Amino acid sequence: MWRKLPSASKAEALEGTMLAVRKSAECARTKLDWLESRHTFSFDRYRDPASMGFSVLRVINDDRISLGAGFPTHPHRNMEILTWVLSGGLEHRESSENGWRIRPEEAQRMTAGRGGTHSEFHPGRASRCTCCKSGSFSLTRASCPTTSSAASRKQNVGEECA
Ligand SMILES: O=C(Oc1cc(O)cc(O)c1C(=O)O)c1ccc(O)c(O)c1
Repeated sequence: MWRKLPSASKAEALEGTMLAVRKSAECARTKLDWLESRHTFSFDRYRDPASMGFSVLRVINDDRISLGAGFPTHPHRNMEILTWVLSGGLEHRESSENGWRIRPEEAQRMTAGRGGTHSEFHPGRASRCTCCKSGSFSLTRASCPTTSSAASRKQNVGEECA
């Protein structure tokens, strides 16, 4: 489904908008046997027409994922997705057959572009994975899907998820 993208002038018009702090514990919650998630904006079964995002930003979720569990393969298009793993780890696999682990204190940026699928699972051996997820509408449409990641700490080669 195509959605109308906010134009640059609309984004500029948001300058001076009042920002509200929404702490995770105060946000809507999804509790499943494998997932506990807090949603800043409407997500999945949580629907609040007054909270559908901010400018191009559509998703901010705070996820806690059980060992061996995760999000099965699903599609995205024209979205920019950021995953910031705080503890545990996530195994990210794409339709292009690329796949890698996002380790604690590592962030991943995915441009879904003209479309693709991905899955994300917590393969760790210790406790749950905690991560912060954000999704925003791309300002350019149908670009090439690309993914990259950045670590905020030095990592050892071959280091495993906790
Ligand atoms: O990023 C989006 O959804 C997700 C939210 C999560 O808490 C965990 C995830 O693994 C995902 C995901 O991988 O998709 C997202 C982004 C944009 C959009 O329109 C969505 O419906 C979901």
